[in-house]
Amino acid sequence: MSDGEWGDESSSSNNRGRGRGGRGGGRGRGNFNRNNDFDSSQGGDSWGNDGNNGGGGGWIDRNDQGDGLSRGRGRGGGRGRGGRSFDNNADDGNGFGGEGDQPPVSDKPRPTYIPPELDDNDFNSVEVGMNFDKYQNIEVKVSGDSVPTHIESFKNSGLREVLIEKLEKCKYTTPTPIQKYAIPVIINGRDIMASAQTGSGKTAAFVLPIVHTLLSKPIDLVFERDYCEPQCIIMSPTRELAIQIRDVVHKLTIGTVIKHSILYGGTATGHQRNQLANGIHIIVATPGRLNDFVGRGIVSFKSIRFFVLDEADRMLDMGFKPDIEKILNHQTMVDRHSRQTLLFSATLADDIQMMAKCYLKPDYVFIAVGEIGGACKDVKQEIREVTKFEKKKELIKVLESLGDCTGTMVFVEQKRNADFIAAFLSEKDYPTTSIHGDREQPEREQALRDFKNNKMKILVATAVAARGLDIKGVNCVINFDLPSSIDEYVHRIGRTGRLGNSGRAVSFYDSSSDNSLSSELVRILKQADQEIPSFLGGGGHNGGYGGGQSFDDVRQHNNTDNNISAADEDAW
Ligand SMILES: Nc1ncnc2c1ncn2[C@@H]1O[C@H](COP(=O)(O)OP(=O)(O)OP(=O)(O)O)[C@@H](O)[C@H]1O
Repeated sequence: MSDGEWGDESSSSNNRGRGRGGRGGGRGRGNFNRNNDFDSSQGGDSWGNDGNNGGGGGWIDRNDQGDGLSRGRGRGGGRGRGGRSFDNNADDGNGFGGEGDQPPVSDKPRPTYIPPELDDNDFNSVEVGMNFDKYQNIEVKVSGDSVPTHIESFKNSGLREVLIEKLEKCKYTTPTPIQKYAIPVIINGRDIMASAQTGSGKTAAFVLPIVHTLLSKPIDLVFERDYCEPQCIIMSPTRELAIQIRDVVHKLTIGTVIKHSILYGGTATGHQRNQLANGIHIIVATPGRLNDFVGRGIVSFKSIRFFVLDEADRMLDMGFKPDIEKILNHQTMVDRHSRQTLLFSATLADDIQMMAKCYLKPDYVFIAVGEIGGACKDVKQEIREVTKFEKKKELIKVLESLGDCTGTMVFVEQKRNADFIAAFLSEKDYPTTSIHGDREQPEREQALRDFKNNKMKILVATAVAARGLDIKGVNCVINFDLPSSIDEYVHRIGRTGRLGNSGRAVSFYDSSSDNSLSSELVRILKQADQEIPSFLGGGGHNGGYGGGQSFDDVRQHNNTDNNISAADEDAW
């Protein structure tokens, strides 16, 4: 097959490949060792976590098909094309294997995992709960010049008919507040910084108007063999959230000309690369894997029309910031005036807003649904004072009190503790699985599937599952360990009580280690009208916003320190 044929594969009138002769020259990076699993504050995607950690979960999923799935389908051997020796299996640790002349620098096997095919008929998601109607009463603050008017219904939203049909299939009858405000803003070409509570439909709030725009104002796709110019990039801090966002994109684009793909670590790069071969409009990605594809010259940002940071505050914290800067400062990235930049999260502290605004056009629209960084009021929060020695006993007590513990997430801080607690619960005959960064990617995905379909009633997780995951039927979140940041607490407990459903969160507070969180916990409990235990010493707390939290758009603050010079801004 010639290069030109590769480029011409598209049959869509919209998708015109520009076949080009082979690009010679190797840009193999032989020494690209990345560490990480999204499990802590470290940023980056993982090229190197597979292969040596299997022991972590063997006891948990005795019937786990994860390994079988992945190893059985691994594709061996390289496929030399156009003078480049791409190894389909080449992945973590060694980058792509380059031209085959670079010896491996790691003993770790490269991931061969090819994720399962997408199911076109899976429109199953969290159903609207009885408190959904109360969403309409949540205060929404919008700032920015000439903000487009919000919509009241999907029917009158101006979204294309094909999308309205998809929404019906998804059983989305009424837009959530963030959707009412964000959809017209994005359709009208504006940038957005938006905060809305966990489980309130932020994903569709950006995916719908993006797909609408790509369909309404089509621009030819640019691609060729091993080269792709996506028109939209959606960034996620974790692989599982990336998969979930891709699933939403898939649901809303089935049968249209819009093509999407996903790039995330722990999977075979060859498979992902092949998916880009016919041109792609939307790439959902974790930062490390995207940067590696960009570094290889496979993905370029010349045609970017939308750049989205989901969980924007997480993407801009110390862990991921360098990766995001690398993307936004990349030589091929269009300037911010030539793209729409969309930032979403449930938590957007002032300092993050200050940093984030440099990425946006100065006239971006700021939307805050409810209190920024506030916990969802549909989650009944309980804080119990428990020493670390009593935690296991207390965990069993909580599970016993639940009766049926189906749909329980238990959060811990340490990866090894996740295995330890999952083993402990399994021994007590609670069907339990775990997800954390030391598990191989197929195991992680299998663990989530087992939890979603109730094969496993309990999921023990580290921070890797704290943000964004939308799992039907999560009834209770237990913080076996409290996280070190209050925003992380808000995200964790937001895995339950989604979309107007009631949820419950029980957190173990160990006064010897969790003191630093006490005043923030009091603030969050007060904001959500929850009972404040006396050991938190919160009686006299005024509940005011501290810790970098804000009710407002930072542009409205009078503090001159907040003013970033035009020169600084242009640096982005
Ligand atoms: N208008 C709607 N009507 C009914 N269901 C909806 C609507 N919008 C979104 N949903 C569903 O609501 C659930 C939560 O949506 P989503 O995961 O986008 O929330 P989120 O605000 O991004 O949460 P988080 O802050 O935890 O990431 C999903 O199951 C989604 O399918």
